[in-house]
Parts: sequence; structure tokens; C-alpha cells
Amino acid sequence: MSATVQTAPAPVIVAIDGPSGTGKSSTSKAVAAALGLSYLDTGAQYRAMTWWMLSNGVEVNDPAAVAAAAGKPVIVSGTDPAAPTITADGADATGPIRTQEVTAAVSAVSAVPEVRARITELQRSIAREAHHGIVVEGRDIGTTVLPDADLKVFLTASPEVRAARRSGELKGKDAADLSVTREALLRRDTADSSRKTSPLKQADDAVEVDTTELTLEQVIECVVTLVEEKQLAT
Ligand SMILES: Nc1ncnc2c1ncn2[C@@H]1O[C@H](COP(=O)(O)OP(=O)(O)O)[C@@H](O)[C@H]1O
Ligand SMILES: Nc1ccn([C@@H]2O[C@H](COP(=O)(O)OP(=O)(O)O)[C@@H](O)[C@H]2O)c(=O)n1
Repeated sequence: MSATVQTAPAPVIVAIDGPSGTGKSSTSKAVAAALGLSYLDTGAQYRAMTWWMLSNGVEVNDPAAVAAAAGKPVIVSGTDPAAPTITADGADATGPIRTQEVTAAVSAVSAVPEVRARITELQRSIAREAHHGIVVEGRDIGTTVLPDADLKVFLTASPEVRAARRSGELKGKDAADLSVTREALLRRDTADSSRKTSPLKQADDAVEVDTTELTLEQVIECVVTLVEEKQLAT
């Protein structure tokens, strides 16, 4: 009589990159929840580093000062897609990392190689420890952080649509109007795409999904299908 040996499915690693407002966070959380995977918001880590620096008097436009402080904060991410968390030195950073002050400073901080080296190492160790697999979203996940990811998705959308999505979110919190939001978003795109270390870039083997004309549900369904196809193929 032969016994059937049940083996756990291999952990699947999904990288989702793209500029602001393309739907990375919403899509990644929903895909991870649907497939029982962990979830990591790498933008939240760069934001937490930036918030810590602003709170601790580091001159964020001075790369040498940022580099010298990059090793100091302890940043911890909770990876449950239903309730992701982020702390810096034990303090809850969830709210403070979404302020306009942090948003305006994050590209300068994230361009500093010492910051990227520290956070990239943290991201890789979180991905290694995700035994059921993980969806990791950011700017350089497919190109630099996890170049061997099982699936790489690059989300895009027109600047108008992205600004409208962001503006809709900000309403009631900050009185940024659509054109101000659009300009800030494009400035951040330019800074993130033109920095020397690990710029925002589509990986050669990433699947591009233009979300301009798609609902969030359609994007989620599309990415879930892409993951399932990869799982079936292995
Ligand atoms: N395809 C879509 N259609 C309409 N709204 C969307 C779509 N994708 C995301 N959104 C909304 O746009 C806003 C920004 O999405 P988010 O996932 O935070 O983008 P990103 O992480 O790429 O910056 C959220 O309010 C989200 O609900
Ligand atoms: N993998 C990543 C993720 C974010 N970032 C930086 O962190 C910033 C904030 O990322 P985010 O994902 O929270 O931004 P939004 O798309 O939510 O606006 C980006 O503008 C980048 O400067 C990065 O450099 N690399």
C-alpha cells in the first residue's frame, strides 16, 4: 500500500511596482488576502524612515545627514493584509506617515543609498520569513529587492486618473486640490524615476497592467489570475 505524502505548496513571491495612485496598495492587500499570503507595503517603510528623521531633527535634504542617521530607527512592519501595521522605534507610524510633510520629503530620503541598503535588507528578510508567500509592493521590488519573484506586475495609469484617485483620498484631511495633487505626484514620479540607486522602473520580465480604465475589482481579479497561472505552471 502506498501512502500519499502531502506537501505544502511552495511559497509564492509576488512583486507589484508602479508609480503613486496606480492601485498598488489596494490591489496588493486584496490579492494577498484572497490567496492567503502575507503583504508588505515598502512605501510605508520609506515613509516611516522619513517620519522618524523629521521627528528627530535630521535635515532631510542633506544626504550626508540622512545617510548618517539611516541605521538608527528600528522599523517594524506587520504583514497581515487585513491589518497591516508599521512602527518606528516602537511608535505607531500608521497615521503620521500619510501627512503631506512626510509625502513631500520621502523621495529625498529614499534616494539616499544608505537608506535603501538598510530597508532593502529588511524587505528581503521579511520575504524570506513569509512561509506561505507574500505580495510585496513598491517601486524597485521586481528590479532590485526580489529579482527572482515568481510574478512581477507593473501597474500604470494616466497622471489625471492617478491624481483624481489621490485627491479623492485626501479630501477632508488636506485641502489639496486636484492640480496641486497632480503636480506633487508628478514631482515625486520624476524624483523616484531619476535617482541613481534603484529607480522606479519596470522590470524586463514584469507584466504591465494599465489600470486607467479598470475598476479596482478588475485589477484584483487580473492579478489573482496571473498568480494562479504561475502556481499551476510550477
Ligand atoms: N482601478 C481603480 N479604480 C478606481 N480607484 C482605484 C483603482 N485602484 C485604486 N483606486 C483607489 O485609488 C486610491 C489610491 O490607490 P492605492 O492602492 O493607494 O495606490 P498606490 O498604492 O499605487 O499609490 C485609493 O483610494 C484606491 O481605492
Ligand atoms: N520600493 C519603494 C517604495 C517606495 N519608495 C519611496 O517611498 C515613497 C512613498 O511610497 P508609497 O508607495 O507610500 O507612495 P504612494 O504610491 O502610496 O503615494 C515613494 O515616492 C518613493 O520615494 C521607494 O523608493 N521604493
